[in-house]
Amino acid sequence: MDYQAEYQKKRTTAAEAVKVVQSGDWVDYGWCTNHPVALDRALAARKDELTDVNVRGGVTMWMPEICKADDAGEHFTWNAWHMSGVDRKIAAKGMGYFCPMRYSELPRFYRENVTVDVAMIQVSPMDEHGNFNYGLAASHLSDMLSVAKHIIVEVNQNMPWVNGLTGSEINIMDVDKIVEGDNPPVAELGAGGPPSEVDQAVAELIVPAIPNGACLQLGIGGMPNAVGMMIAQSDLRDLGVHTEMYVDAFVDIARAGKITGARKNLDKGRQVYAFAAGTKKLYEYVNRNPHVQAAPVDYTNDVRVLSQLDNFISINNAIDLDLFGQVNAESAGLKHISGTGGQLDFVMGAYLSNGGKSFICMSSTVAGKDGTLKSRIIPTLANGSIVTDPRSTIQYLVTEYGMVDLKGTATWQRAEKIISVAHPDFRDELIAQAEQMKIWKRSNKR
Ligand SMILES: CC(=O)SCCNC(=O)CCNC(=O)[C@H](O)C(C)(C)COP(=O)(O)OP(=O)(O)OC[C@H]1O[C@@H](n2cnc3c(N)ncnc32)[C@H](O)[C@@H]1OP(=O)(O)O
Ligand SMILES: CCCC(=O)O
Repeated sequence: MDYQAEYQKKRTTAAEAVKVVQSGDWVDYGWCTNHPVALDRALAARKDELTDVNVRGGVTMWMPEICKADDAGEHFTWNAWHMSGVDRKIAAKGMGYFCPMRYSELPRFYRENVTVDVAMIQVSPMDEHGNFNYGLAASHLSDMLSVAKHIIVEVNQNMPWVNGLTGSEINIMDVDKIVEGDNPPVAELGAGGPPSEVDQAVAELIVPAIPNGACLQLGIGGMPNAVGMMIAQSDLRDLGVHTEMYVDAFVDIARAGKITGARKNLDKGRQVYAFAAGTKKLYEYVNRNPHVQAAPVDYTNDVRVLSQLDNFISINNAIDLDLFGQVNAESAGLKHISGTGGQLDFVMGAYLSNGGKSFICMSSTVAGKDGTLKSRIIPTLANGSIVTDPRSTIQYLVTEYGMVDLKGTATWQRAEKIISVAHPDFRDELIAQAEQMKIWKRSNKR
């Protein structure tokens, strides 16, 4: 096969390529750093010819052009598998919606449940075998493309080329059109600055509970990344990585010489992840790095896989938590913030692993819009808040005031443990509420 001849045959402009989109179509932008740029711009330029076009994406790193016009929502609907700050802005505009999912199930949704009329994603340049690498995400992209009626790839020379266990590239023979974009820098997700005092206090509780040889997962958000940075400065050694999202902290831990992957029961020596987002440091590190492997999310997040990895350590963040131990990591009442993502799978998977532990960590308080402090530990979740992890699944809860293991506890015991790590200013009120809820015993704290 003469791949170069095939390339020239399929190469076209963004404006030509997006002509395939019709009113009523479902269009997929892929995920996170794979969202198209030139193709998005060209699709936005066709706005007035189109109505009822549904576009799917998620963990959106920049405002899509199709969402910018004042009347954009009359032409396009944005559907996010996981919401970032940008997705929240699109939702606030009235044209964006969240699609609930356990991220591990997403490839199957494509195989069984959803229609893809047109898929358009950024990829790295074609190699000598005719393959375009998905770059920073294996995730669900192979399954998404396998059902797409029409596939357009947008080549970006800045997209890293990442080794994959499987599901990390598409061959030119399966592509309909190729567009060479303007090669924008790959969007960066800031690492969130140095750890705060609260982050440090939380990390000081978690890090000693991690054994040498542990296999790590760090969740999305500032605090897990900060804990990861503290792991990089710890005495831990021989660590492994099996995670959904690869973030800057893993690069710090690896560069500190702490990751060998030698004790991993699966994919020994390899750092395995579903998608990556971080800074240039991360993008340079993963590029053609044989120690790093992208893999489909129905592998990375599958509890059956996690259960085979000994000493699996999962560290995730939450919005708030109630006295029953229900974890909300995705909304503030009716305001949708992020998504379940992989959190529930990792909480359950870590518990199934020999020696595994799952940590839900959060600051004990958060400042409201008016600056007043409110407790993240609350009697019951707010009306409309989502239960990301049912109370039956949570293991360790960590705030800057302590770490408690909630497994095996009666309602009164867990209320006592949960309140013991709440901010001291809120404990009396929480106890009063627990009494009213009939989950407090005299033998507790007063
Ligand atoms: C990635 C893996 O490997 S899989 C497992 C990990 N996946 C998950 O844990 C999924 C769910 N978790 C998450 O999405 C994140 O960890 C979060 C949302 C809980 C925290 O992420 P962060 O980026 O640190 O959150 P941050 O503090 O910036 O807050 C995000 C938004 O929520 C709002 N928020 C946070 N806490 C609260 C609260 N208690 N009440 C009201 N709003 C809140 C913030 O104001 C902010 O809103 P805005 O940007 O629209 O103003
Ligand atoms: C899906 C994005 C990251 C997460 O699991 O929360």
